[in-house]
Formats: sequence, structure tokens, C-alpha cells
Amino acid sequence: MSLLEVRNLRKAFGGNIAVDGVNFDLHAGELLALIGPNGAGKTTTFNMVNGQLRATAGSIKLNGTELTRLPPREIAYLGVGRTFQIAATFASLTVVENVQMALLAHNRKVYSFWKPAAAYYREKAMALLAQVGMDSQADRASSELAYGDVKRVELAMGLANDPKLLLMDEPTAGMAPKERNDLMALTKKLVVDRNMAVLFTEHSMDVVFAYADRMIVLARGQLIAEGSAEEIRNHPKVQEVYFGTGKTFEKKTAGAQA
Ligand SMILES: Nc1ncnc2c1ncn2[C@@H]1O[C@H](COP(=O)(O)OP(=O)(O)OP(=O)(O)O)[C@@H](O)[C@H]1O
Repeated sequence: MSLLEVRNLRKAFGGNIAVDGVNFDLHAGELLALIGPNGAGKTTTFNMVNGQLRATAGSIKLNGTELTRLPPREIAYLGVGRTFQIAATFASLTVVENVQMALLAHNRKVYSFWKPAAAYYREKAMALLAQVGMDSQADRASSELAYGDVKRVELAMGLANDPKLLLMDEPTAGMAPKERNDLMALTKKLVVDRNMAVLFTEHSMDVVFAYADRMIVLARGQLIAEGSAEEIRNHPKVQEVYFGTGKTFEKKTAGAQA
């Protein structure tokens, strides 16, 4: 059985059908990219998987449990995580405190005014930071971190609920090529080490082709292709929808920059 089974998933916003009968599977230990041009329905699909949006029709099962009528909290509890965007919210906290806050949220603890955040889950938070290579920077202010390091901390926070499936919405947006590759190599390692699944959206085709085990392509709400980098690159429908968008599918020449 697949970890995640999406069947005939549909979302209409009034007359606008954002997701139109989408089917796909995702297995433990797999890094699956969800790609497609702007407005294809990627974010809407994501938001239905984690319960932020209610599907108009169709089914989403995690290990056989139907998610479509569950609230986001229950879905998180069942093992669907999502990377946080900490930049705006928790810049005033230290690195480790950010992860502690994510652990607090997951464990439904009520934060007490009289007990500083530093008192909760420090050890567990340090263990998560070690997994993303950020334990040596645990007590720094998050606001001082380089962007690539912020993304690592976000990844550690996403692991706070020990997810079976982690959703990552454009994880490498705004990053330089080297940082991008480091973050995706780390993500891939976590997928293997933890035997979890990752579903990620991404606009950088280089990242997708280099790291995804498999990819699915949406266009105007419909799934138009599914397969390996090679299959997607050569898929006529994919080439058609990307034609003119500036995203190319040529094979990389030897020595080309990722
Ligand atoms: N809350 C909403 N209300 C109405 N229409 C929406 C809403 N959210 C998304 N849509 C529409 O649904 C379609 C799919 O949008 P979605 O954001 O899922 O695409 P996307 O593939 O994530 O695009 P992008 O790559 O630009 O983020 C678009 O036509 C969009 O305008």
C-alpha cells in the first residue's frame, strides 16, 4: 500500500476549477516533486493534503486513513508535516527556541508565561538540529542566520511532529545554487534515513531533475505527466506547457552549473 493515495481530487473556487481529478501515489522513502506552471494547482493540492483547504471531491488517504474531512491538527497528528516559514514569525527567538516552539505546538502544550520556552524540549530540539547540521548554532538569534541556515532550521521544525510525509512548498526559493543543492541533498538524506516521504513544489527545474525520485506535472488543474527526470524532460505535453515560460528542459552539458 502507498503511504499517500490521492484519488480524483478536485477543488473548485466558484466556477474556477483549480484541481481537476488528480490521482497520484507517494511511497515511504520517496522524494516526489509536484511541478507545473503558475496557477497549475500545486499550492491548492498541497493545502488539501494538509487540511488547510477542504476538497470539493475525491479522496486523500495516508496509510489507508481518509484525510479529506479531518482538520489540519488531526492530519498533522497522523504524520503529515509541513516546513514552516520562520522568517517573519520567530526571528526574535534563538535557533533552538524556534524548534522548541514547533515541538510545543505539536505536543499541544500550553505555553506558560512563568516558564521560559528554554525549559521545554531542549534536548529533543537539539537532536533535530543535529540532524540538519545546525546544533552548533543553536543559541544564536535566528535573525542573524544566513538564509540557507534559516531553511535548515525550518526543516528541523518541520520534523517536530516526526512526519511520515513532509510537505515542502518551494523549499529553495530565493537561494543561491550552492545553498539550494546543499538543502536538497540534506532533504534527500533525511528521506532515506527516516524512511519518510517528501512532497515538494519547486520552480527550479535543476533542483527537481537533480533530486526528485519522481515527479508529477500539473497544468490547469490536471495531472498531465508523471515519471522520472528523463521521462518528464522528453514528455511532449510537458514541453508544450512550459514552452515560452523561460524554463528549459535541455540536457545539461558536461560541466554546466546546477
Ligand atoms: N482561495 C482562492 N480563491 C479563488 N481562487 C483561488 C484560490 N486559491 C487559488 N485559486 C486559483 O486556483 C488556481 C490554482 O492556484 P494555485 O495557487 O494552486 O496554483 P500554483 O500551481 O500553486 O501556482 P504558483 O506556482 O503560481 O504558486 C489559480 O487559478 C488560482 O487563481
